[in-house]
Amino acid sequence: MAVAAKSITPPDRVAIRRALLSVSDKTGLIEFAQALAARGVELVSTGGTRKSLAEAGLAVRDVSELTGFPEIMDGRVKTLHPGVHGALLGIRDDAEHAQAMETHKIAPIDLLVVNLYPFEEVRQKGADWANTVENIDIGGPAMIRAAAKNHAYLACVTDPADYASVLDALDEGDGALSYEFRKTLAARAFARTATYDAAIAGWFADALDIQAPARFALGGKLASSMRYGENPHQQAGLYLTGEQRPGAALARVVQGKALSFNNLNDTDAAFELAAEFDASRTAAAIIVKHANPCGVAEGPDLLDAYRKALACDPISAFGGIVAFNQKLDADTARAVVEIFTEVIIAPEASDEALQVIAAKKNLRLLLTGAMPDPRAGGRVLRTIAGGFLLQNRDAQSVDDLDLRIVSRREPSAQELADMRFAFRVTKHVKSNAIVYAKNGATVGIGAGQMSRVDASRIAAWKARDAAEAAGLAEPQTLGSVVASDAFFPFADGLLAAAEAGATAVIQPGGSMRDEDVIKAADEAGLAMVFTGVRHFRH
Ligand SMILES: NC(=O)c1ncn([C@@H]2O[C@H](COP(=O)(O)O)[C@@H](O)[C@H]2O)c1NC=O
Repeated sequence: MAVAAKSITPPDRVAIRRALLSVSDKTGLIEFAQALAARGVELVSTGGTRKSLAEAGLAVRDVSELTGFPEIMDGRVKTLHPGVHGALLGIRDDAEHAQAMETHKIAPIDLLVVNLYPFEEVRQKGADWANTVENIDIGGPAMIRAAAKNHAYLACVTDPADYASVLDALDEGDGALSYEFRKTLAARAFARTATYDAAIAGWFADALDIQAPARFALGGKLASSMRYGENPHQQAGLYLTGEQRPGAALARVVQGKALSFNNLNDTDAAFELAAEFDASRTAAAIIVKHANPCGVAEGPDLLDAYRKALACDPISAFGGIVAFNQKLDADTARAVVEIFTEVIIAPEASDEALQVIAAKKNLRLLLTGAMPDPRAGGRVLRTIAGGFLLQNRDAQSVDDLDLRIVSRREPSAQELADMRFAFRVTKHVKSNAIVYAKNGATVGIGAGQMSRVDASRIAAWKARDAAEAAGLAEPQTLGSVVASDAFFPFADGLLAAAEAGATAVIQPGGSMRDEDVIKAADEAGLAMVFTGVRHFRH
């Protein structure tokens, strides 16, 4: 049953006379407390915070004076006391509450300043179980929730980044904080405890390998606001979850215009595909447009890979996002800046490459310091109306699959290498996805089609166009291999590939009509392998 509210009239202005400060992150604490003291605010504080303030010469009372109880159990219990919570939760203009405060000698607190034990940082560092658990703050969130609930009468600050605006508001209000401001701080406070608890719940779910938790919370901290979202009439921001996966969100932005929503989305798609190529074995270049690759290649070095990737679809590559899996060198950087490119992302860049790119002021360069592990787990989430879909990351690599040859003809070593390459790329192309590849480069990509046979035709058509533009006598699909992200339901898609000149096919298999498709492959003289694994991407 819901509890009933008392009728209260929140004062528009609350004069700030007493503040309780209890912070783990002591950034800006002394300056803030000095500024409060200078405005006549009485300071009350917990153990470590009090010590810092006293050492800075500030007059500060210990919270135990409010509770009449010492801090016990290594700080597990220091503010969990009616002397504190009554001061935070009491409805000032309610007779009963006022009476209770007087009876129990509870002095009101007007401003709560709390930031929490650094659970998120400790989790990121991978501390052991006991230390991670010990960094779950209990008293802090309890106080924040109490003060934020009672925003009608007090203000609650949970982030050192807000200290300056609190002081400004105090000055504007002549020592008082407005109701509107207190409400804004309360909203921030509950968002803080919610993201904190989301991190704790996430840690438990990961540690216990809970696959489909009964409840799932995702927390994020705003890292940057964008001018707009996917379209100019949408608002957007980038939020960091704490996941330490190298990539677009955590990269160092070396230079260039501010990243847009679409830039970040496309850069993520490009870099995740780049990570599929083991940097110790091969150099890879990826060009992405609208979250789909329009050219992918591997080679002995990045320049070779980039040139081959660009040749796949030079028209679409205009204004694209380029990702590399190795340190960017100057020659490759020179080749990239020859055409209009929105973003380059790479693990590192040489000094000379940085100079080359610096000449293009608007071009964004993102350096990640490392490549993400394509086999690492983790969850991916997509919202739908009324809910969200949660699943494990597609961490399957073609290198780990037992490829089954199902055709009469066995693929050659070159065909097999290209098939692996093409299937690797297909994983990162929107379904229905068809990828033609030859000599470690895509030569035709059909993405996001509603029918597989159309994806096959579009890929072949694009390859013909690219050949014509390059003045080649015949399209690169001749003698290529073709990969499909899911099985061919009918022989038609496969026959379209054979018509385009593909000599070998890699696909998951598993269709009711596999026999018909294998027969068609044999009749067309194609080599075909089944992966047993599908890579839908929507
Ligand atoms: N247990 C409690 O009663 C309690 N009350 C406040 N804290 C936290 O203790 C920290 C500050 O401690 P100190 O002032 O001793 O450095 C803050 O992060 C605050 O959120 C507590 N610690 C953990 O739960």
